[in-house]
Amino acid sequence: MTVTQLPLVDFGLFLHGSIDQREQAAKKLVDSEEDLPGFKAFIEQYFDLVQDVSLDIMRACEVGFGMPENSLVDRCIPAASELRMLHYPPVSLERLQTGTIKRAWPHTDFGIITLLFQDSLGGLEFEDRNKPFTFVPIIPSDENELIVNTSQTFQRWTNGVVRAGLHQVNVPPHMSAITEGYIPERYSSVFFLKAHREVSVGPIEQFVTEERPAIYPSITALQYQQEMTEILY
Ligand SMILES: O=C(O)CCC(=O)C(=O)O
Ligand SMILES: [Fe+2]
Repeated sequence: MTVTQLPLVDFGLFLHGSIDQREQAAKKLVDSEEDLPGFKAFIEQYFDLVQDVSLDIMRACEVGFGMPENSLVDRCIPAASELRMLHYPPVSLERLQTGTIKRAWPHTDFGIITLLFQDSLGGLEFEDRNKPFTFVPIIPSDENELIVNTSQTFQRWTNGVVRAGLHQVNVPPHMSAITEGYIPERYSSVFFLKAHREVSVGPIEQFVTEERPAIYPSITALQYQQEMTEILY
């Protein structure tokens, strides 16, 4: 397997780390052959593997939508995807109960799809679309379980036909009745499949009809990424 592009590795403390701290931590890990021999090679191989898996999912979506072969896949090459390795430090339940902090607030991701592994603690929750703003925990059953989440670019390409999944990271379900003490640290690995930077993230022709006119503008993936990064960070 060839390494085509150096992945972005965000190894920051999700709750307390500033953007600078996160970037420094990521750089340190990427450069740290001495401290963590083999880590960089492992991460690059892992990046290529999840990129390949996500392109297979794109191929399946092309078949599902009756789209010409490679019409989605070609929009993802060369890869502009991102890999994020997250560490959530232990956090006190009292602090969480104030309602001012959360492990991750409800959001949708802005790539095409997200491939996510969570550890055995759990905490990831998705919105139940039948009951807006109520969330259903994704109970970890197996550390090898891959969670696939649709994201904003897919919603835009399909002109709103496929909707991005709203999700958050909350107190793990088995601890929800506990009011004192700490919830343990948590790790997750999150891969965001992103479109090639020059590709439009506006609706693909097939999803635009007279009854369903384009509801999103045709801007490039790079412009969209920059807009979203400014809003979020
Ligand atoms: O840590 C998780 O399970 C979710 C992280 C997440 O939603 C994100 O990084 O966008
Ligand atoms: Fe997310």
